[in-house]
This record gives sequence, structure tokens and C-alpha cells, in this order.
Amino acid sequence: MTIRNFGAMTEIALRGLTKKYGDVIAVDDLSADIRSGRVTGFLGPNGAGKTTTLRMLLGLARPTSGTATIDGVAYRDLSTPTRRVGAVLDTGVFHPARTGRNALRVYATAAGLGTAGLDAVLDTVELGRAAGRRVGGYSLGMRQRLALAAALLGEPDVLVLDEPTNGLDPHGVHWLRGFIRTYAAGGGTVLVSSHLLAELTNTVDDVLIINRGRLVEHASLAELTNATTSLESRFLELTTERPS
Ligand SMILES: Nc1ncnc2c1ncn2[C@@H]1O[C@H](COP(=O)(O)OP(=O)(O)OP(=O)(O)O)[C@@H](O)[C@H]1O
Repeated sequence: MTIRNFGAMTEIALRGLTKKYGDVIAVDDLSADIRSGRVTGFLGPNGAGKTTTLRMLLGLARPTSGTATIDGVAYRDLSTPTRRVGAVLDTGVFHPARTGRNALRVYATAAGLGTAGLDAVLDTVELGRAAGRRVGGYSLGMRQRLALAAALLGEPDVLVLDEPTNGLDPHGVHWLRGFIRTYAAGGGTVLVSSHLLAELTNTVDDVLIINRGRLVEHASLAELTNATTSLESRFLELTTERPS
């Protein structure tokens, strides 16, 4: 893959972002700036509010209060959102009876993106040889790659990935890490949620940790960890509930 230089820097800004579902406060007054040219790991225990935050950022859930913006503009208000932001939230969106290539073509057309770059994107995610097979026969890792291909079609400058290593084999994890690093090196903004702390240590520049919907840490990995403190030990320290 060639390193793209995105030119203008794109930042994600969360400001007082809050989402309530009845009595449940899924995301609670979350504020953070996610910087361009860097990979930001988004961490938190099960149910901490990560997916809800990403869904609000992508205009899929309406905040109860607060804002999530990309260069100051909410996703819904971007003129061509799929050319600004590529997202992998759900790998089950492609019709199982379609081939990978056809599924991607349908997506590209629906999203108003051209289909010219389709084969190049399939090659980028290393699905070229499997592109003629039906999605129903894909492994979870292959569906992750197809979802990433869809996210990349619009050549966005922001990537939002929810648990992207889910189902990937070690080769796939290694490949994805290289891909993400290259993407950020070209000036792209990457926000990636994961439970795999050891893997994130090799991938991210910055770390955003939430617990029960609230921000508990936002720092560079270098600030957070040292010879005696691992990301895992810091994460556990910040997110383990103590009996009151
Ligand atoms: N549509 C919904 N209706 C009601 N409650 C919801 C809804 N979506 C999320 N929640 C609740 O909001 C909280 C945060 O959920 P969310 O899925 O954002 O967490 P998460 O950090 O992504 O978790 P995980 O790591 O398990 O994927 C949870 O208590 C969840 O039950």
C-alpha cells in the first residue's frame, strides 16, 4: 500500500458526550480530542460505553447531550461522510449469498462511491483471491477484512474501528497493525477499540480509557507505561471496581 498524505489534519472532538438509555448512563460527559497522524486506542471493560461512543460519533445514535465532531462537523452534517470517515463497527452487514466483490460493489453504489477502486481495495486487505467467493463462506477474519475494504473505499482520512482484530489470525493481526501504522504515518486519524491490551501496546500512540461511561485516562502510551507499569496493569488499576 502506498502511504497517503492526507494534507489537512483531521481531528475528532468529543465534548460532554452523553448517552442515556432509560436509567442506564452508557456514556457520561465524555470529552477528548483524538489527534490526527496518530493511532488512538479506545479501551474499557465490557459495557463501558465504547460502542455507544463510536455509534454517536458515526451518527448512528443520537447523543442525549454533548457533541462528537470531525473537524468541528457532526458526521451527519458532513457533505460526503464516507469520503471523510471509514468505519468498521459490524461485520455482519454483507449479504451472505453475494460474493465479496459483489457485496462491496453494492455497498459502494449505495454509499455513492465509485466502484473503480474496488479491486485495489480488495488487494489492500488481501482478499483479492477470495473476492469471487460467497460472503456466507467467509471466516470471521475474512469478514473483518471485507468490512475494512468497505471502510477504505472512500479513501477517508479518519478510520474508526471497533474490535477490528476480532477473528483475525496472528498473520492478520500483524498485517492490520502494519496497515494502521502506515495509515497514521500518512496523517490519517485512527480510533480503534480493542480488548487485546498486549496487541494495542504494539499499535497505538495514545490511549483513551473509559469506565462506566466516564473518561478515566487519556494519555500517550509512553506517558502511561514504563519499565514497571504495563498497559494491562494500568488498565486494571483504573477500571477495577473496589468494594466501598
Ligand atoms: N440500545 C441500547 N439500549 C439499552 N441499553 C444499551 C443500548 N446500547 C448499549 N446499552 C447499554 O449501554 C452500556 C454501554 O454499552 P456499550 O455496548 O457501549 O459498551 P462497550 O464498552 O462497547 O462494551 P463491550 O466491550 O462489551 O462491547 C451497557 O450498559 C449497555 O447495556
